[in-house]
Amino acid sequence: MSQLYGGSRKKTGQNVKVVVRVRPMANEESNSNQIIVSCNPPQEIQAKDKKYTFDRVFSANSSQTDIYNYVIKPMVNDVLAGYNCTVFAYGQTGSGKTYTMTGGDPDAANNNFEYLIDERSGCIPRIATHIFEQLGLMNICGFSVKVSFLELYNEEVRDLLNNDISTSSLNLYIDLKGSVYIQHLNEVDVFNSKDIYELIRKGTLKRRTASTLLNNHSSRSHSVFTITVSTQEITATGLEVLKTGKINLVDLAGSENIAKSGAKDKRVQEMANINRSLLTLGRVITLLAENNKHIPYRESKLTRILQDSLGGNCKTCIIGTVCPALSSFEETLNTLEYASRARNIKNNPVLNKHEAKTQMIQDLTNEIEKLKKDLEAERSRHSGVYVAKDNWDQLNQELSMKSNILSHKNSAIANLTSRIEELETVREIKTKQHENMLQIFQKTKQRLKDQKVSMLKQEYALKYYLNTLEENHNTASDLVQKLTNDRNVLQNKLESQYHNQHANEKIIKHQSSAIGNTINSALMSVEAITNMWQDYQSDSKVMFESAITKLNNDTTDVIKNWTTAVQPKIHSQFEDLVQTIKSSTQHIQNNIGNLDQRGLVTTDSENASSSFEPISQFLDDLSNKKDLYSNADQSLDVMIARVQKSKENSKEHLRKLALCSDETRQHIIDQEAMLKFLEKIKGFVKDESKNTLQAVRVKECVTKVEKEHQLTKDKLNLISEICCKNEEMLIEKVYNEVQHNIEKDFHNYLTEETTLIRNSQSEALSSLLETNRTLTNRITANLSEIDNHFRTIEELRTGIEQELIPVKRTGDTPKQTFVNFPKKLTDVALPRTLLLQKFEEEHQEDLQNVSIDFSISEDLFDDFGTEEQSERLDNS
Ligand SMILES: Nc1ncnc2c1ncn2[C@@H]1O[C@H](COP(=O)(O)OP(=O)(O)OP(=O)(O)O)[C@@H](O)[C@H]1O
Repeated sequence: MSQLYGGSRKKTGQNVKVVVRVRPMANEESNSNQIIVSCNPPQEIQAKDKKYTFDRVFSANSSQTDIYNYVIKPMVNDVLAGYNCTVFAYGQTGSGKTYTMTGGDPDAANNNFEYLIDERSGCIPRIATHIFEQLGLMNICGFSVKVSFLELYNEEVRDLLNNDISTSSLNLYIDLKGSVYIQHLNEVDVFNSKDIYELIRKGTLKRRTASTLLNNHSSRSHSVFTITVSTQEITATGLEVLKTGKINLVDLAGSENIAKSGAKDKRVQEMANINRSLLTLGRVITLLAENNKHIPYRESKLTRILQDSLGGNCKTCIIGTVCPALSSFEETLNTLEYASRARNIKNNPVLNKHEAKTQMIQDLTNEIEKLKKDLEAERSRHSGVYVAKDNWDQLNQELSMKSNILSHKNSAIANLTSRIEELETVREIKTKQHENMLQIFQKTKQRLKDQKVSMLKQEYALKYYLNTLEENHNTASDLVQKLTNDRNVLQNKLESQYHNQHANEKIIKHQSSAIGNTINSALMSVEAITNMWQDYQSDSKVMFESAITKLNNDTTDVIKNWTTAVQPKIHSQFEDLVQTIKSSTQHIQNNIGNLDQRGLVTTDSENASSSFEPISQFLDDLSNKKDLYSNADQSLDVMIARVQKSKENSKEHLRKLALCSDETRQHIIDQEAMLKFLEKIKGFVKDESKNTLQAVRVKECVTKVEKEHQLTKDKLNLISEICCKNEEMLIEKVYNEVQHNIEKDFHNYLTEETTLIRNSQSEALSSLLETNRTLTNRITANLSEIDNHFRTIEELRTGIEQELIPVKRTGDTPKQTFVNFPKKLTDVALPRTLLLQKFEEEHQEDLQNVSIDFSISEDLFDDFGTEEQSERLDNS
């Protein structure tokens, strides 16, 4: 039953990574040996019946790439991050340690072995390639890569990169931080992977080898190949960060026992030393695994060199190499035991990261100053300090080394100070230029701000106009689409019409000559009628002119006749009438005078009588001035006015006469009463003196009175009658009569004359009518002829219409639509000035807050480092 060694990890921190690699059987082994090691990947390995578990096991079939990818590749990132890492190969001679670490053939250093392309390349050349690849990808300001290569042979440290072969052993020291420091060890700056390959070759050549019985090319020394990588980067906050990481690639000497190796004399000493360091290493590992407080690092130089890597601040990996052959079983078992114990070692990796170079220098300077002061204090306190000679030498060595470092640092500081001064001068120049730049920058910024405002306005206007344009464009597109459709419809229609029209034109052309003839004859008829009308018009003119002339003559005769014959006749009639009125008035006057003589009229009667005087006067005047009224019209008007006046006067007289009449009536009443009295007397007389003379006289007297009374009565009645019919009888009657007579005369006269004129006119009209009738007959005849022509034309037209091809309806003609499409942009859009004004009003606050956001790169300032450039800047 196999036994399981190794076990689980218990402690905190980071465990040392342990892997085991089995090499293939060598030719000489395969004949007589049997394989006793088998792998159960990924973690188990079995040597005969013993099983071990590691972080990873690699069988004989595993490639160099497999080892590299698992063990080394992750460490490259750690190194670049600032960690110290160590990989060491441990195993018996010939188990493949050098093959794993360096790779290829042991003769590689002498031939053209190419690390870059050969699959046999080991971890060291591969890591060299990988580190430079990664550095190329990193975002860093700068880096440096240094390589050192040493061997530990017979407890002596030798520099494999030192050209002097006779160089004595290098001393080991521990620096202030407690790390091992190897005096005078070359650290060569390398700049690419090929530089490292070159150093591998160089170191390998120098490495001492001695043949043993077990391995012709067996290396009898331990070798340590160290790559140190420093990177410098600026963090996002502008801090300068320095990181330094290194990787130690350790190829240990073979771990076989002396007896088995067959070493003699000097070789025995070699083996003893080799084994002492390996034994110490074993003990250190065991004690570390057991978490012992005292670890004997100082017992061998190997453990002193690897102190950091074992339980220190490194990330460590151990590759145990084993032979699979039965003959190596014991060594294989030892290696596996050794490796298994190492799995329990815990390290505490520390990041080597410094924030600034200057800070580092300052720290070191402070530390030195402190130490100096401590030393002086110690010296002044005691007369002397007892120190063991070895320690004293070592202290002196360390002191001189530190002095050297200090002097180096001081010279570096001096250099830096002068450099700072130079830089200060440059900085001052640049500050001035920077100030100038800032002024220009401020002006430029202001200009840019103005430009930006202007641009914002332009952008606004542009957007606005673009929108307007787009709207117009859309409207136009719709219109174009609509118009295209309409145009197609109309075009179809037009084409159809064109065809029909073409056919119809043929028909019309054919018929047009017949219609032309007919129209010509109709036109001739119309011409004849026109001529006839012209003749008729000239004839009629002559006739009417002669008729009018005759009428004028006749009228002149009538007027002449009126003035000479009729008017005097009317005047005489009028005179008669006036005379009648006058005599009538006289008669009334006489009657009134009679009444007055008999005392029947009061004094008012006189007034009444005299009131007739104006009438008489007037009538006299009228009679006297009758010649003055030769002009009938005027005379009549004047006369009417005077008669009106007279009428008014008569009215007044009549009113007065009416007053007289009342008194006269009273007088009549009195006479009636007297008459009745007389009747009574008459009766009395009749009775008493019928036959007497007195009675006869009285009777005669009564009769006379009665007659007198009757006469008065009649006259009064006449007066009364005259008074009653005053208006009509006295004025209007007279006037109306005169007027009536005049009108009557004039009417008669006109009737006669008109009859004469009418007779003469009717003759002329009859002749005109006759001519007219003749003409009408002829015109009627012509019209009927024209009518016939038109009928013919109509018939022809109907014929054409029937023959004509009707225009077919080919769809609705598109309706006319009015689209308010602007011809110019300015018709629909705001003027630019108004638009910008609007924008300023709306975005007043935004425009005030316009900011220019840009920064000037420092490169620009670098460009203006010289005066010439500064001038260029000023000019610009
Ligand atoms: N994995 C491997 N594949 C092929 N060949 C190998 C492998 N490991 C070792 N060898 C070969 O075995 C031989 C011995 O290997 P190597 O010299 O590397 O052993 P070593 O452990 O370094 O010995 P020493 O302790 O004496 O230096 C070499 O010829 C080497 O090429």
